[in-house]
Amino acid sequence: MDRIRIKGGRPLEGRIPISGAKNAALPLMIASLLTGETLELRNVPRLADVGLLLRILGNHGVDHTVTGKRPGQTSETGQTILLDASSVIDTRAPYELVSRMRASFWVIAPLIARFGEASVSLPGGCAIGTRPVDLLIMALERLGVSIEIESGYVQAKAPKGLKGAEIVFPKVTVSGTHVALMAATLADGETVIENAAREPEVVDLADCLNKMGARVSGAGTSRIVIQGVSRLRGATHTVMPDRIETGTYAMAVAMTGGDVLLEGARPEYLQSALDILSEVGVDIQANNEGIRVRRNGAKLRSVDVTTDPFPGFPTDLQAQFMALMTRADGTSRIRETIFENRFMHVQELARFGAHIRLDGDAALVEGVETLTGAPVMATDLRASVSLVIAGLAAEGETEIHRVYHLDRGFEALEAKLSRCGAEIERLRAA
Ligand SMILES: CC(=O)N[C@H]1[C@@H](OP(=O)(O)OP(=O)(O)OC[C@H]2O[C@@H](n3ccc(=O)[nH]c3=O)[C@H](O)[C@@H]2O)O[C@H](CO)[C@@H](O)[C@@H]1O
Ligand SMILES: C=C(OP(=O)(O)O)C(=O)O
Repeated sequence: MDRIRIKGGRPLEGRIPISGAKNAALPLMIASLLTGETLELRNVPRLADVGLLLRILGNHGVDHTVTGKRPGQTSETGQTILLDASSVIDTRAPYELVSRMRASFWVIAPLIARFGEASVSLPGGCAIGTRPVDLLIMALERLGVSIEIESGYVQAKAPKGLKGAEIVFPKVTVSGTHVALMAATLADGETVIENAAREPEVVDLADCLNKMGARVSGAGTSRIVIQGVSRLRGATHTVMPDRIETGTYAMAVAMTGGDVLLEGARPEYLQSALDILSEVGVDIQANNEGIRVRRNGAKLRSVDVTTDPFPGFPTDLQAQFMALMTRADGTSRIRETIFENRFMHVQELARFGAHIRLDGDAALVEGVETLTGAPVMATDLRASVSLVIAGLAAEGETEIHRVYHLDRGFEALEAKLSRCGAEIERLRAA
């Protein structure tokens, strides 16, 4: 298995191009199943999750073409993928594929909406909590889908098509909102989603669906209204920039010091995290090229954080922020409210000499003067990048094992960081 080796202690200086968002690209690719015409997606990041989803879609009979680079694109700033679901032959999504990536379960929505049946294995994904799919099933049932769970598969049937309904989510769920939204586009009549997720990735999906002929309004608010249509057509859509990648590199610069322009980043997608970074003592300036992040040698201040659905502080930046707080002045209390088991990075950060104590759903991080490089193990996607952030600031050498987690969600990580002066390299498995 590949490893990543980092020699810490160098400030980051330069420019980092922000890739298309993994968490927007995945539902957009899945939405291609809603139409028999071609969906052209631009700025799709080159990531393991994208490759796996192409295989899953291919298994249903979706053809895809990856086109060459566009002018101005570098090898780490996106690809264009044409998806053609005109000849879907299989509405079954097997365990072998779905168990490897959580979002692949969402194919259930376009399959049931367009073909009236689907059989999808219960999902797997990052080990950050139990992550049930009860709310996704509730939403589909509200739309008239009959569901049975047999031998680990969700068997969905709606031979007469879907019927618009009111769907009230008892808690905010991104996956539930994506699934309800996609399914409702082809339902008969009006669907109202109450307490919908307001994440920018939901808005990106709704924008693309509208280009495909759907009638969705209110995305980005907690009430989304969908007027069902009988069919959707092909469209061209550009994937939004990745707000989690943006926040991750902003925290890396905060950690090492330096001056980096995050090219193409959009501040409105992560304002709560940028506000926290300002409180910590980082200089953040948005301009028409992106977001410039600077920190001189001044000590980082410790700040308390609680994760929340958008527009709150994202859970997907919690581990990275914890890495940053390991070197702040004082103690920071970081509370995780979205996933019950998202503290796997704590024991790995301790290997660098960090002082972190768990207290229920919170971690108390007492800043230390120096971190020391160590061998560490990536446990999930965002946890693994928190180890990269710690390694960049640690004295000496760090080696990160199980980097396949990183490859799920960070395009060209080593190239982007080393161009800004980091000493980071991938040691390929023999
Ligand atoms: C591919 C993708 O976009 N993944 C993101 C998505 O995950 P995902 O869409 O899986 O996260 P959700 O917003 O659905 O989950 C939020 C909470 O609701 C719970 N829940 C969810 C569905 C359900 O049927 N029942 C239930 O109880 C979950 O266990 C969790 O505690 O949003 C999360 C929250 O911003 C992010 O951390 C993930 O990176
Ligand atoms: C948790 C994540 O992904 P997934 O929902 O696919 O597990 C993530 O992107 O941080």
